[in-house]
Amino acid sequence: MNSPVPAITVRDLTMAYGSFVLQRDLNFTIYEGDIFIIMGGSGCGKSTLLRQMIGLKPPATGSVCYGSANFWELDDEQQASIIRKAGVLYQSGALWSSMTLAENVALPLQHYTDLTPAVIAELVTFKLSLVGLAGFEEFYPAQLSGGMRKRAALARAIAMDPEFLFFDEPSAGLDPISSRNLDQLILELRESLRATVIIVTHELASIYAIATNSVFLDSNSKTMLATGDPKTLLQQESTHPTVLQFLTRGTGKREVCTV
Ligand SMILES: Nc1ncnc2c1ncn2[C@@H]1O[C@H](COP(=O)(O)OP(=O)(O)OP(=O)(O)O)[C@@H](O)[C@H]1O
Repeated sequence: MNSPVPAITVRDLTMAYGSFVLQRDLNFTIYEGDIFIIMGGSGCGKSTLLRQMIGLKPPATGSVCYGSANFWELDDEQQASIIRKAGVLYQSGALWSSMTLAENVALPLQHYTDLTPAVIAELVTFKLSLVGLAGFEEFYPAQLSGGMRKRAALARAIAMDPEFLFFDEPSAGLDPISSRNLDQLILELRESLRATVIIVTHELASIYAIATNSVFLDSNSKTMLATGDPKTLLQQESTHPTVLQFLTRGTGKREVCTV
C-alpha cells in the first residue's frame, strides 16, 4: 500500500480572538483522500479552525501548510490559487435567494473561468445531477426542502472540481435520513472528485460512517486531546477520557454509534 501523502499540515497553531485564546498547540496532519473530522464540544473553536484553514482568519501563531507552503506566509495571488482549489459548504448553505439553482451553481464558473455560457450550462447540469438535483435548474432556493438546498449549495461548492471540500456542520437542520444521504453523497464526491474532505461536526453517526481521520478540540484545556481515526480512538486504551466520553455519548461503552 502507498504511504499516505500529507495534504494539509497544522503546526503549533494558536487561535485567538484578541487576547482570548481559544486553542493552542494544535498539531495534526490531514492526508490526501481523508475524510477528516474536526470534533469537540460546543464553542471549543471548531468553526474557527476551519476559518483558519480556508483563509478567512489568520492564526495567532503557528502554520497551516498546503503541501510544503505555509498558507499564511504566501502572497495574495498564491493564497488565491489555493483557495480556488477549495469548495466550502457553510452551515446555512448560503445560496442567493434571488437566483435559480443554475445561476447559483454557475457563479464560481463565471467568476473564475473563461468558459463559454454553453459550457457553463452543461457543467451546471452535470454538478446538479451529481447531487441528485437533475431537472431543478430553474428552481429558486425557497422552492426546495432544507436537504435539497444543502445539496444545491454542495453543487455550487463542487463547481470548480475542488481538491479540498470543507463542510461546517453539514447535517445541521437535517432529519436523520437526509443526514445519512448526505454522508453517502460526501463519500461519493470524495471518490469522483478525488478530494480531501474536512468536516466540522458532532454527529456521531456521521463520524463513524465516513471519517478516516480527526482532531478533537477541548475547551477546558484549550488544546487538542486526540488525532486519528475516530473508530481507532474509540478502541484505544490510551484515548483521553474526555474524548471517550464524546465518542460514546457519555456512556463510556466502546461501541460504534450508527444512529
Ligand atoms: N468573530 C468572533 N469574535 C470573537 N469571538 C468569537 C468570534 N467567533 C467566535 N467567537 C468565540 O469563539 C469561541 C469558539 O467559536 P467557534 O464558533 O469556533 O466554536 P465551535 O466549536 O465551532 O462552536 P459550535 O459547536 O457551538 O458551533 C466561542 O466562544 C465564540 O463565542
